[in-house]
Amino acid sequence: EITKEQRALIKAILDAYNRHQIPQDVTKKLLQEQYSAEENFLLLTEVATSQVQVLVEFTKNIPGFLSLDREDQIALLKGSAVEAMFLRSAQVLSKKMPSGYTEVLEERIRKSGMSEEFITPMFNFYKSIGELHMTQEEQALLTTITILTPDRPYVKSHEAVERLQETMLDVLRKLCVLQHPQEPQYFARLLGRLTELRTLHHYHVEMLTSWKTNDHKFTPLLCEIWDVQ
Ligand SMILES: CC(C)c1onc(-c2c(Cl)cccc2Cl)c1COc1ccc(-c2ccc3c(C(=O)O)csc3c2)cc1
Repeated sequence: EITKEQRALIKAILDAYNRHQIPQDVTKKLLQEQYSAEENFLLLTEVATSQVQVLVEFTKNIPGFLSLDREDQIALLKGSAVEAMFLRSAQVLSKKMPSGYTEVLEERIRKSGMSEEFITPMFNFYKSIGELHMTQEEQALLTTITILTPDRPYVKSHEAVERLQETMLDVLRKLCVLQHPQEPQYFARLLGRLTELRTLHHYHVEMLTSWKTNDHKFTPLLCEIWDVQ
């Protein structure tokens, strides 16, 4: 059964997840500006930069995160940013929320100068997330579990991060049993998405390189978090 502490944990994470969103004045540009590969890339860069700032604020609200070693906190954020952004953009693209951004975001990503070899796996992932019909709690917890992945580069206190991640995995497992009683494999399917995220993360490194070779500029925050330039 889900304990009282675990209920409090779910509430804290869901509140933080919903409280921290990209400001409307940033996302609504996706609806207004004209379509060209350059414009699409610029808009996506702006949205990604804003999303990283939102992600940092969300992460600071994960119970236990701020008691981790400071350098480990940075290592976890750098290591998980791309995966967390895949999850967040998946929520928009999998028609989860009547956000009105689905079509324009898909169009701008498809036409942002990235090569076809990344588009296919990326939209396969978006489709597979859409088919899961995740609840808000599951979205927030899966993002938290991705952030608390102990084997990111340069993480020193592996055990401390693992303990935190296990706490979240335990809650998610119980939540899946409760919210998807007719799908005993649902929790396993969610974890399978995390494996898919790792693959996309590797693709993403190559995406950045190909954008770089075509002289695309990123913001200082993205350069820092993705070790670009
Ligand atoms: C630098 C840039 C070119 C880039 O490089 N790799 C990726 C990138 C791509 Cl192309 C796909 C997946 C992950 C990454 Cl990092 C990106 C763009 O990253 C994005 C990050 C976040 C959103 C995103 C989030 C929330 C929302 C919401 C909402 O919450 O209401 C409404 S609209 C929207 C849009 C889109 C794109």
